[in-house]
Amino acid sequence: MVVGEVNSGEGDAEAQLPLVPKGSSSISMTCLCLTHSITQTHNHNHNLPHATTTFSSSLHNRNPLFQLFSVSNQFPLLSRALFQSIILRPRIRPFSTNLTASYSSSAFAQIMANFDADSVTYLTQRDAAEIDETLMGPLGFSVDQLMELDVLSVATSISEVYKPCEHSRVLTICGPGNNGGDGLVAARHLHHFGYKPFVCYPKRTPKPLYAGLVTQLEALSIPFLSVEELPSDLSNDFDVVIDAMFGFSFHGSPRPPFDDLIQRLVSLHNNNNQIGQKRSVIVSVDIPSGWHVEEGDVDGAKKFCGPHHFLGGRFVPPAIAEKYKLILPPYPGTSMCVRIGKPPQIDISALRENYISPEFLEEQVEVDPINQFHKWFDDALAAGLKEPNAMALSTVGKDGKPTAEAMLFGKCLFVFACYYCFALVRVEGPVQKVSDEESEQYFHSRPRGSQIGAIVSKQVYFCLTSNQIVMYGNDMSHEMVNNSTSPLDLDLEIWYFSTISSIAFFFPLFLLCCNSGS
Ligand SMILES: NC(=O)C1=CN([C@@H]2O[C@H](COP(=O)(O)OP(=O)(O)OC[C@H]3O[C@@H](n4cnc5c(N)ncnc54)[C@H](OP(=O)(O)O)[C@@H]3O)[C@@H](O)[C@H]2O)[C@@H](O)CC1
Repeated sequence: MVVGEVNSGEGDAEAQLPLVPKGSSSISMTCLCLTHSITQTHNHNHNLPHATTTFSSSLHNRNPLFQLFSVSNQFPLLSRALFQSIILRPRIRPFSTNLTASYSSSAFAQIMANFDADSVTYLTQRDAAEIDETLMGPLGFSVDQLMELDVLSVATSISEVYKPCEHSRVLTICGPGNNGGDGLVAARHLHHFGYKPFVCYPKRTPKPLYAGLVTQLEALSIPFLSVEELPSDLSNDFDVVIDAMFGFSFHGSPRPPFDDLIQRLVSLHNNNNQIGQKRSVIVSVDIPSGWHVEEGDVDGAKKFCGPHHFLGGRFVPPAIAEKYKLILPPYPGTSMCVRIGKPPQIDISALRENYISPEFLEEQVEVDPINQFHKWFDDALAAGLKEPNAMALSTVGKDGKPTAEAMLFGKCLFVFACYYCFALVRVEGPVQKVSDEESEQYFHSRPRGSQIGAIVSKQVYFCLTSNQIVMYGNDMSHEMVNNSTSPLDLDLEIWYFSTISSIAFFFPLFLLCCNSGS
């Protein structure tokens, strides 16, 4: 199972493919994953620069299907002949941060180090079909079982990348075959993960497996929408569109109503490329619908690059791995799938959280600050915050240098333990102000609310009341309407480390308890 994001291919003859290795020294993927459950998410702004291959296609951006995936191509089942020369500079990373103790990072590093980037070969469609037969024959698997296993990986990888709080509305477009069945299962899992799925399933299959999947969704009150009920611009109504129309059995040109549906995905992609337009992501299960499984988008350029690409198939039995000489990836912890390639680079300056909190007025403040603390702590617990007992302990040494450590507190704030399990990095060194231009640039890159917030929060030190703060904020927003405010006029400063005199990485493993005052 793979989730991949794709990026602009610009019609060149290059493909970037994290794929199935064969042989003694290559990247570890399973053919099974490729055959059954490659999921690809499209977010056209990102690159996956570490997985490249040459693909002997001189074809260019001619066909509408390519428009949909003009940003990439991805091939779950690759003919060895076509993809002999794949160069993978793989960095398979665990997609989950939930590394358990049972997972050895040194073993992972060892496996990664063993990759020979230049000699990756791949399974043929025939190999993959053979594996299917073995799984569902002598090895005793059933289609619905494989579907459940694969699609759990699809759903978990979607939820890893696109959190339900920001991408709740999910449209699953299901085709008539097993790929469509994957879509039905995905909708069910995503419902349980907190998403609001909608399903478009225009060509229903009467087989009991599919009828059962539909009944399960109906029992969860998941709406089924006809093609006619879908808006022409899907981006207004859906944050994620799961393309589960066709997988490896697609052939020829898409027939109605799927031709129209594929065109809507094309439009969605084109909208996504327009600046200022709301973006919806497309997630393809196995392959983008309309692609031939070995040839890809037959009239399109061959390029895959994107940061979200996951591989599933953790259930592959050793007999299969041995027979096909698969080097399976080190799956982290209990994860059913693993990220292939490097995650997207994040523009740190664009990270922002909209801090909307309940009102906090003077008259509501507890007289005893400890009680106030407990009240907030209870709220944090009730809100399900992760490790609300995390704290920073700052101390100043005899040399006057301050330090801060991340810790957990125990029964009360004054009993704390230094066994906080996340790494902590401490940087020391002289600081300097950034240039006026950089200051201006950064300040104006922030949303208006953040600009006002930065100015207002400076004033808080002068002990304004909450009403005064709000009024001040309003005044500021009027003042800043023409966007001419300069951070320099407001005495806001941005500093950077001119040199780093020391950098310390902490990974505390010991327990330290201190009592108040000691
Ligand atoms: N195999 C397994 O064990 C498992 C497979 N899994 C999943 O299943 C996927 C493969 O499933 P699949 O073989 O059912 O094929 P799939 O791609 O869904 O489409 C077949 C349907 O599409 C139709 N169709 C074809 N071309 C068309 C066109 N141009 N225009 C319109 N229709 C067209 C075709 O109709 P026909 O041409 O036969 O009339 C048929 O009805 C695989 O990629 C993976 O996602 C997992 O669930 C795990 C278990």
